[in-house]
Formats: sequence, C-alpha cells, structure tokens
Amino acid sequence: MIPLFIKFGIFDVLDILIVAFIFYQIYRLVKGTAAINIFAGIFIFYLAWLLVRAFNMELISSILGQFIGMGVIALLIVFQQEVRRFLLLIGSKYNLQNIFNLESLFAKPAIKEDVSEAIVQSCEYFSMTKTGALIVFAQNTELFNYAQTGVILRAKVTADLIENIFFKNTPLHDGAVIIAENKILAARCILPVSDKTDLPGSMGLRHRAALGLSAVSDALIVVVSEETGNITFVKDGSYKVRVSPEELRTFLHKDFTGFIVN
Ligand SMILES: Nc1ncnc2c1ncn2[C@@H]1O[C@H](COP(=O)(O)OP(=O)(O)OP(=O)(O)O)[C@@H](O)[C@H]1O
Repeated sequence: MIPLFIKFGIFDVLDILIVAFIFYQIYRLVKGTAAINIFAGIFIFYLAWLLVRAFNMELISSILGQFIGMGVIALLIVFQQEVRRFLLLIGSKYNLQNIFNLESLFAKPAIKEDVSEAIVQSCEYFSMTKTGALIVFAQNTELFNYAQTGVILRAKVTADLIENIFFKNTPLHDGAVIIAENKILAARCILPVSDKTDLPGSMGLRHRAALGLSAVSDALIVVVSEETGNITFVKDGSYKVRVSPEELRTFLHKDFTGFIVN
C-alpha cells in the first residue's frame, strides 16, 4: 500500500485558491497589453536558463543565473505600471470599508429612475446627432481624484444639462462627465487611458479612457462615438458595442442580461 505522506488541509486549499485568484487578476490586467509579450520573453529566458543548466553549460548558465537572481526586482521595474494598477484594483474593489459595510454589500448605490432616463434620452440624442460623449457612473470605488481633474459641478442630472455639456465646442464638452450619488459630480474629467493592444482600430482615446478607468474601478461607463454614433457600455474592463437605448436602460439598472463581452 502506498503510504499517505502528503498532508493536504483546508489551508492548502485556501493557499491554492488565493494564488489562483492573484494570477487571474494579473492575467486580466495584462491580457491584450504589451505586458503579455514581456511575460512570453521572460518565460523563454527562463526556459533557456533551465536548458543550459541541464546541459551543464557552466559559463552561460552562471551569466543567465545572475539575471534570474535579480528576478523579483527586475519584474517590479519592468511591470511598474501593472503592479500599480493591480494594487489600485485590489485597494478599490476589495477595500475593507466595502467588505465590512453591510449596506454596500446588499445595496450598491442604485441609479435613480429619473437619472437613468435622462442619460438614456441624452445618449439617444448623441447617437442620432453623432455627438461624442463619455459618461461615468461611480459605484463603490471613490472617483474624486478623477473628478478633480475637471470642473466640479454637483448638479442635478437632467437630459438638457448633459446635452449642453457635450455640445460641440462648449467649454465642458471635452473629457468625461462623472455621476456620483445621482448627481453630476464633475465634467471635463481626464481618465486613465488603457494601453491594450488588441482593441479595434475604431476605438480611439475616448473608448480607451473608458476602458482605462474600468480596469481600475467598478464604475459603469457609457461612451457615444462621435464617428459612428454607436453607444458602447463598459464595465469591469469589458465592453459591449452598439448598445440600444433599451439595453442601456437595463444595464444602468444593473441588469446585465445580454451583456456579452465583445
Ligand atoms: N484621457 C481622457 N480622459 C477623458 N476623455 C478623453 C481622454 N482622452 C480623450 N478623451 C476624449 O476623447 C476625445 C477624442 O476622442 P477620439 O476621437 O480619439 O476617440 P474615439 O474613441 O475614436 O471616439 P470617437 O468614436 O468619438 O471618435 C477627446 O476630444 C476627449 O474629449
């Protein structure tokens, strides 16, 4: 009989689950970015090192070994941006305040009916008139830092005001509008731009800004393309293009049935 020499307890399961979760989050962050090629480069480098060691090629193996020895520091330098994004994601999505705040667990800030109607109406208008728009709905992640890059308004959400803000050539039309707690918190805000390399060519800076913010927050984001008039809905780093006003309405009410990731 084979003796049972491996002890496998609940903490080992937990250990594996945590590592799997961390790797999955890292994969989500680097998927489609230049970082994935860097990972491939590192993997090839590591394989080469294993090979030369297996063939006892002392000189080359000791040179490659020097680089491997500095591995963690080198990784931190090369993936500075990704590490930053990863910590931001963990800190904002899973922060202690949210975990222990029962209210936020059971009732995430709901978007009021009149607010969603105003946004759906404006987006329909923007879509028809091919007016570019970028509208962010803050959820649990605090977006005040981004709001501060623009003009703080704290105004009531109405279709007229939203349409005025994005009206071409007006002072506030550039950048994003951030809606928090059912108020227009700010307009003309600058968002972080995604550096994903696998996006369709039609997605310029406006769409990249939506994806960039979505990668580091739980915000719901609506983009209307100035070029095509298409409405795109973005959440959790994923997007759906050519969203109809009806779909937009359901998504804003957090019913994501039909949110098929493109
Ligand atoms: N970092 C940013 N944060 C917020 N808004 C941005 C940012 N970068 C660009 N924008 C907005 O996007 C506009 C430029 O859009 P661009 O044409 O490059 O994007 P697009 O995704 O192709 O959209 P469209 O389909 O509307 O042309 C800018 O005028 C500005 O309003």
